Amino acid sequence: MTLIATQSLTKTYGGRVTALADLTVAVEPGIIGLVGANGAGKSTLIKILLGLIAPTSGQVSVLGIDPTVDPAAVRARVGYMPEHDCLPPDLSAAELVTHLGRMSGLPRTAARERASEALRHVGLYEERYRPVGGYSTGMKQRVKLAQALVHDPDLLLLDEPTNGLDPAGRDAMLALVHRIGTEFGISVLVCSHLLGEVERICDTLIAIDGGKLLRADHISAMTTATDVLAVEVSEGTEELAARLAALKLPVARDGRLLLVPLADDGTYDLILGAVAELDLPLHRLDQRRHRVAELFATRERTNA
Ligand SMILES: Nc1ncnc2c1ncn2[C@@H]1O[C@H](COP(=O)(O)OP(=O)(O)OP(=O)(O)O)[C@@H](O)[C@H]1O
Repeated sequence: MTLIATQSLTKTYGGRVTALADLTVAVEPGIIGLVGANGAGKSTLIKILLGLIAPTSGQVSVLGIDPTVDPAAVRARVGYMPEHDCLPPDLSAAELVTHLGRMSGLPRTAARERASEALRHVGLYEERYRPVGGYSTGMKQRVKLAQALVHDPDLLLLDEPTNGLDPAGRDAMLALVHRIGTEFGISVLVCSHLLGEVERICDTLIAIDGGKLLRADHISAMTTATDVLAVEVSEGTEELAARLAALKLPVARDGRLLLVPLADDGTYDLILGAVAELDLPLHRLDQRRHRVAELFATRERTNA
């Protein structure tokens, strides 16, 4: 089943600003990263997928439903975590998430139970009766995630979920999003201007720039293997570099990594032999893969 499909989707604001331009994309269920710089059109796309705003032209479908025709049916099956924070400070997380569960159509008792469960999933079970106004930024982000989960959706749309978090908070949020996508069987579209972040947790990536599609593909297809071997030893990097150079292997350095062009299978043997001879602790020996960012950089240079 196609999770999200758009066909020539275009959105202009006031006839002047083009936020999305002729965007055609189709993605399967899973964890999908939607990346693009600030102003690329990510939030506009999310709002169209939710049926909050109408496209200027083109078609869109979410879980097989057209949000321009039946936005309520889409919102019954989709959870949304907005980018900005508008949480009432005097309510507890339990009250707020229960209330939003009621607004999604859950009966009173079910809403209370589901709210507790959602708050437990995001790690706020203990603090759920404290007023949200006293929460840290990371906790507020998790309340927003819990309210998106409360009605047991099939798809989550998360707009910049790591916004305002410190590095440890970002890692924790990304791990949580990954767990939701893998263990709970809920598809997730996670929106970010940080490619490196979403690359870590997504199966599929949609990259947009200036409202246009740059690329949509499985991460694995974007990170094809290169013909360079990366070698890392826990200690003795200098010694190994010298030994490999003596074996006439052209060695380059990238931090702690030694990079050696892969001529044939013999290259592996030469490296393993040198490591064994010097009795060094081998940490890593593998074929280097392209990083997604490199592909976009190449493409930008090509287009320039
Ligand atoms: N209501 C609006 N009226 C006019 N222009 C708008 C409106 N909403 C968004 N835009 C413009 O549309 C373009 C795309 O904005 P959008 O918010 O979708 O991008 P984004 O990728 O989500 O960026 P950000 O991460 O900064 O939110 C931007 O140029 C923005 O200024």
